Amino acid sequence: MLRLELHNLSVERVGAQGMDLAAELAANARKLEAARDSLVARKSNPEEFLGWMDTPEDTEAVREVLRYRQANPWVREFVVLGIGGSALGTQCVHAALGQGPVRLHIVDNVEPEPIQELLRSLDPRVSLVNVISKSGSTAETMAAFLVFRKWLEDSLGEDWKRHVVVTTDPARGLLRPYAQAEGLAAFEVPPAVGGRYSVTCPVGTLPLAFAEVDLDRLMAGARKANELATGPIGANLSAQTALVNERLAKKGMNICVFMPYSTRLRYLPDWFVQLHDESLGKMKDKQGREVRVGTTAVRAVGTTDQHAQVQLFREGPHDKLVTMVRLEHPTEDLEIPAVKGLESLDYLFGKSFFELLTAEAKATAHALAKAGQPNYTVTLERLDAYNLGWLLQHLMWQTAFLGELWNINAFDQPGVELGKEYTYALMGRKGYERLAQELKSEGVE
Ligand SMILES: O=P(O)(O)OC[C@H]1O[C@](O)(CO)[C@@H](O)[C@@H]1O
Repeated sequence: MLRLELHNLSVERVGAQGMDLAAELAANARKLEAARDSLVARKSNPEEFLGWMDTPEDTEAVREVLRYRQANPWVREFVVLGIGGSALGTQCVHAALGQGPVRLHIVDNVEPEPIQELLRSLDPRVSLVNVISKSGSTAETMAAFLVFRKWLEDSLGEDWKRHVVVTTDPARGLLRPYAQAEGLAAFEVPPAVGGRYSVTCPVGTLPLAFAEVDLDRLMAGARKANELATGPIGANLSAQTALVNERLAKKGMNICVFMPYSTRLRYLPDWFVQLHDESLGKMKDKQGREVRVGTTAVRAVGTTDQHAQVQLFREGPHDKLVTMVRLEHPTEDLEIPAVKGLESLDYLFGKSFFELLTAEAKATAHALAKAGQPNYTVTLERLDAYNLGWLLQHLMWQTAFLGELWNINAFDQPGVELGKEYTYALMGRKGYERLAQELKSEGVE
């Protein structure tokens, strides 16, 4: 059993059959320090893709986004065209903290019906389309851009240009030169920041500015995570949770359930799944030797999934580590009223929903631990921009630490590329004729 308080973000309890964190920390302190020092030392090398450590420090990038937001008060519908890291961070923070009159829409798939439905529901005169692609070439995003661009031009003529804003790499891909040629507003994804690590750069901050999220606090929280993650291991939450994940993976906990107790945080697991799986599911180590590492992140939301997945988590194979996220204080609570004739529910009368939510989280954590299912809880003081920025950045650090512990590159995704190439071949892209022939001979066309 362990309880480790670290200001308002803390790790509690790794269940019965789990591990003794204090002992493991003592035994692995040197390794974790080496991982931390190596990450920090490599930060200035753009090839290492560690630019996400610096984006929360870039207050000028935030000011630029806020100036653009202020210059466009006419926007009522904000449409994000992006996929994976170009959409998930925004979706997560927006669901948790978004407010105000501007409606956010995310197009991150190429299923025609929802796109048609969205287009029919939007008024182009008050719509701003933000095409987001680090590489500037992702087929799904580009296809959506071609459709939305035409839709804007068909109804607004030359004014369509005022309704498009591009977020992309400063040099790579076709979006940057296109934005320049057409005179479109454009923001930068810093070259050393990969998609799944990009929520604190304009990939996330631009849409979130329109959703009235307090960007200064979001960045301040992320900076707090930086401070802890680059500090001593005894107070280094990210190094510690990485170690828990690494140790338990070694004991066969190959599934990593990520379960916030919050509907407002319902998209946090989606963001985390991409961050964790794309970063850490790797066939080769840094030296190019075959290793095949990684644990599979699984989404869950408490309490909802107590009534769907917890049966398996408790009584199924103990091949999982469950990470819970819990809030210490509500933003707003709701009292449960007493009702005559329903006295058997009197244990609820006068209590609050937040009390019930907290009791459910604690009860589930303990029930899992009692069954020998390891789990720990990360608690946030409350759900606000500061704490969410802190949590997101902490999880990026946790991923980076795990990459170091597993000796793999946590910042590339070579496994995704072949599927992309096959898609290009199947869609008849120039230069992919031979691959198309090969696929045909393998029965795929
Ligand atoms: O921002 P881009 O370059 O369009 O990429 C979108 C997503 O596609 C991937 O390259 C592969 O799925 C992710 O890493 C990335 O977040």
